[in-house]
Amino acid sequence: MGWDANVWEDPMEFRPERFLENGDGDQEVVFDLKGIKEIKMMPFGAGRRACPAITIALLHQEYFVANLVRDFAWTAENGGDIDLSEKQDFTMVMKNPLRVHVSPRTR
Ligand code: HEM
Repeated sequence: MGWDANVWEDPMEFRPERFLENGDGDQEVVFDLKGIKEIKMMPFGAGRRACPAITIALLHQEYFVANLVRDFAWTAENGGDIDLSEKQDFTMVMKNPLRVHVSPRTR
């Protein structure tokens, strides 16, 4: 699925910006990351040959995020308060996706 040109435009090209929102400031999400409308990506596969290490891989990702929180200072992009408004999606999500400024913590 990840390499299928019927699913992805130029599937073999490394283009992380395909996952970004529109650059024009509105919050329209170009890529349906949560698979609400369709599923285009299954990072760990599915079924009998799905990744048997999904649990350890997700645990490592939590560890990775925890390290980012520990080592960097996170502030709202515009310096103001963080808008914690929610909206119901497949799960409860932030109404306005979080955009932050990240800088190394001084210890
Ligand atoms: C973020 C990390 C990882 C991702 C995204 C990932 C993803 C995948 C995917 C897509 C498959 C193929 C599933 C399919 O054919 O349907 C796979 C298979 C597999 N993965 Fe992972 N994996 C990750 C980490 C790991 C780790 C850490 C290990 C080992 C410690 C591991 C061991 C395996 C093994 C042994 C298979 C083959 C399973 C089989 O063919 O029966 N993976 N993984």
